[in-house]
Amino acid sequence: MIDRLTTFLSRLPPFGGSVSRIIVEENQTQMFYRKKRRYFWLIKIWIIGISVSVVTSNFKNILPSLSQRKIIWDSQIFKMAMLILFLHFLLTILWEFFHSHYSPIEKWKLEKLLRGFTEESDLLRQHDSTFHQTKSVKWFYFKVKGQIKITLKTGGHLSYNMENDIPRRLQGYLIKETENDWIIEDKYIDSGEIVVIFSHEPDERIFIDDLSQLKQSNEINIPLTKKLTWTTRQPMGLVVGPTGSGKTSLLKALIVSFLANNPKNKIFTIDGKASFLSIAMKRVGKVATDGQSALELTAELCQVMKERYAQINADIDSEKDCTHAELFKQGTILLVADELLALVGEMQASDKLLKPAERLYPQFYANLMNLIVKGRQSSISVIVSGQMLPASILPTESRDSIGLRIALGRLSQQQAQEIFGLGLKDLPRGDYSDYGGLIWLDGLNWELPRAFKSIYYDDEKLPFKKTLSKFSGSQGGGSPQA
Ligand SMILES: Nc1ncnc2c1ncn2[C@@H]1O[C@H](COP(=O)(O)OP(=O)(O)OP(=O)(O)O)[C@@H](O)[C@H]1O
Repeated sequence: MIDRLTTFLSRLPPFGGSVSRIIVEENQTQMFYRKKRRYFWLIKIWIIGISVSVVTSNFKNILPSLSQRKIIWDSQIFKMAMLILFLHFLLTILWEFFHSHYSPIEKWKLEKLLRGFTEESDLLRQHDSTFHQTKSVKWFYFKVKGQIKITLKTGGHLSYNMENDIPRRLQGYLIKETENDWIIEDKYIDSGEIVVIFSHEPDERIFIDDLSQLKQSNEINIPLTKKLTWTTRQPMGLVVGPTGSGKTSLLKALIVSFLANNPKNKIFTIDGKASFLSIAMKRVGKVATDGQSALELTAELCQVMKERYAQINADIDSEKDCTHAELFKQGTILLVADELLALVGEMQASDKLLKPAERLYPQFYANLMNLIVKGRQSSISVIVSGQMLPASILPTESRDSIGLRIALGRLSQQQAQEIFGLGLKDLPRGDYSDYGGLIWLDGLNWELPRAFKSIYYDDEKLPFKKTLSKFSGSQGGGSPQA
């Protein structure tokens, strides 16, 4: 009884982030029958109550009515009762409307929807073959900052497959019943508890056309879409896509955003094709376009990484597990390695003429892996980009350290496996038109990569080279410091 009362009260506040609860233990027909009986009893009580009140209040009018041979009666109580009946009727209609599928109050609407879903997907009877019947399920839901978190406590009776399928089914049901967008932002299943976080707003691409809009931040903090942000949680990145898919434009957007983040941030570039990027990037930092200079650049960064680690670990008693940027506020260093395949091809060809100890590629490879695997705490990030990145260039072990992975354009089976470690048929459908693709961000509890629309970089309003020159004027470029 107390449980029922508290769950009822939890659903009363129409707004705010308080958690509402529903216990579903009967189906809609049973509920309808119970409601009908309740209304029937209420009407019965009302009729008896009003009759008794009218008769008692008019008792004194019986004799005058008889003597004057006309009905004299006091209609005050009757009018009052009709008014109460009317108000009750109005409130009932409003209550039903605000708890229906058409309700403008989402929290109230959800009550009906979740009950409907429980019944439509037969949750009260779907069960593991060893159990005969699930007696009840509990729903918890709350809405905060445009997101709706819905938790289903199944009581552990649902089969494993059914539990896994609930988020998809619930999404389908909500879309069917409300005709709104219901986007699954996150979901997880944990010991008899299924949590799905929905929003109604599809993610949207962002535009970069004005430096003043860009974020400032001590560590990496770069919006990728309206909802997704590249942060220090995923310091290493991978951008892959065929010619014309928009890799360079995305790199431009990331580079400009990175420089805008913090005037102390520094960028170093390796461009295997010595293309536009290498020429532009000379304005803000060192650029390598051949094997020897790429090796020197990575060696220099490995040295900086070593020095930064020495600084971080100088206080041996410190309990803090912070990044260099957090501790020393000297900014982040970003290494952009574009078209690695071309560079590695060239290095391997010239290596054939050298003695094993002098070969460039093994040393370059060791440096790059070192930076990718150990760079995070020393606030050194790496973004690798190219049309293809076979395992010979970027081995599978290092890919596990790459928390930001973006594939632009349509993927082949092999690329799907290389970039996301999944088969093509297991990936969600991306919208590949208009510089779109798929994205994976580590540390966000995602089960699968998501559809992604690349940042739109407006070259006319923000010419890349000119913009870099502005940054170099304010920062000075130059060598990285520990
Ligand atoms: N995110 C974007 N914002 C604005 N324009 C874009 C974007 N992506 C692609 N474009 C347009 O498409 C053209 C090709 O894109 P881009 O050069 O970035 O592709 P790419 O994948 O780097 O190609 P390649 O491998 O041949 O260098 C650009 O010149 C630009 O006009």
